[in-house]
Amino acid sequence: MTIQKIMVIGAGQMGSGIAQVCAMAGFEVILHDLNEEIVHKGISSIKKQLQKQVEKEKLTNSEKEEIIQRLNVSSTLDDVKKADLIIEAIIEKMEVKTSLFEKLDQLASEKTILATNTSSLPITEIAAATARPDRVIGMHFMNPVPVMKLVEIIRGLATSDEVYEQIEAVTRKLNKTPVEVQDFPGFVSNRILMPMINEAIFTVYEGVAEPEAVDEVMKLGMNHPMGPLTLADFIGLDTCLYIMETLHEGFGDDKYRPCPLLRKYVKAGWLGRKSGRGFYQYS
Ligand SMILES: CC(=O)CC(=O)SCCNC(=O)CCNC(=O)[C@H](O)C(C)(C)COP(=O)(O)OP(=O)(O)OC[C@H]1O[C@@H](n2cnc3c(N)ncnc32)[C@H](O)[C@@H]1OP(=O)(O)O
Ligand SMILES: NC(=O)C1=CN([C@@H]2O[C@H](COP(=O)(O)OP(=O)(O)OC[C@H]3O[C@@H](n4cnc5c(N)ncnc54)[C@H](OP(=O)(O)O)[C@@H]3O)[C@@H](O)[C@H]2O)C=CC1
Repeated sequence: MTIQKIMVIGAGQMGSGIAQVCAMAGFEVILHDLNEEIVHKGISSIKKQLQKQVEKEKLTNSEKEEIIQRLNVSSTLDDVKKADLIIEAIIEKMEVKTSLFEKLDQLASEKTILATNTSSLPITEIAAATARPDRVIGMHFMNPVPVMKLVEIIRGLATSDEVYEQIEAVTRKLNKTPVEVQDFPGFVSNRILMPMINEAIFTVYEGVAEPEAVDEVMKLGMNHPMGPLTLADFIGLDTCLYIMETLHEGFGDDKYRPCPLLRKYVKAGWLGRKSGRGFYQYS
């Protein structure tokens, strides 16, 4: 099967970025979210990104228009019938993902590959919600998607070699570098990154330093492009908390306990950049 049409489910920051790079690589794209308003917001942020590239002379105006032509909006899950590959990028909650995958399995053609952009949840468990675990795979993009080169590819226990190879080929077509990792909580990226972010939050919680100081130390001292608290706000504090909970539960080790301050911020609705407030204020 040749993959031509990709449906992206979830038009938040990751879903919009994934839809953008897929359309830029020549795929026909359908972008879906529960809420049509969010899809239109996603499309307008993609258009802004493309316009910036035109201004920087990295794209011509006509290339930009062709990319936009390849982007279609959807507010009905029935559209999965048209897709060869589905990339799910909704909230990082197992019960929400498995309920969606059950529906996708019923609606999509039997050849369609179901990929998830989960940042930490077990692929095998998501796959087990379907009757096609051999055609389910993890395709973990990094944020911001148009900029970051990595895609972690995670096989579930039953993922077929054919599906792995197709996803590796799509990743290369997107001009990204695939890295294969095994299905363990947080994979490689978030098993290493998120405990560092959580520890940075503990240093604020314990009064060791202000957020600005923690970020300066890691930027100037370790040459990180963003300090860990700026990065946490950028990723989304809800997503950071869900990832820490997955690590904590998955390994049963208290070294992964989420910092109480992280929980408090999420309960307050301080989700970082996307809600306007996190460790810093935006607007
Ligand atoms: C949680 C998970 O499951 C996994 C994850 O994704 S963890 C998060 C991984 N990501 C990171 O660690 C990002 C760390 N930060 C960085 O690498 C950099 O700060 C950054 C790339 C985001 C911005 O880089 P910068 O040099 O500070 O800023 P800037 O010069 O404005 O941007 C560099 C380029 O990125 C582009 N860019 C920046 N932010 C962007 C965004 N949100 N969307 C698209 N493009 C963006 C800019 O347009 C610019 O492009 P050109 O080179 O074409 O001009
Ligand atoms: N943020 C990051 O840096 C990274 C995140 N990821 C992963 O990507 C996924 C999405 O994260 P991100 O884009 O940051 O999150 P966002 O909160 O920005 O976007 C999630 C979107 O999914 C929508 N949504 C929720 N449930 C459903 C559903 N059942 N059907 C359709 N759409 C739904 C949400 O709508 P509403 O707001 O109305 O609920 C929202 O628009 C998560 O699994 C996350 O772990 C992976 C790599 C990096």
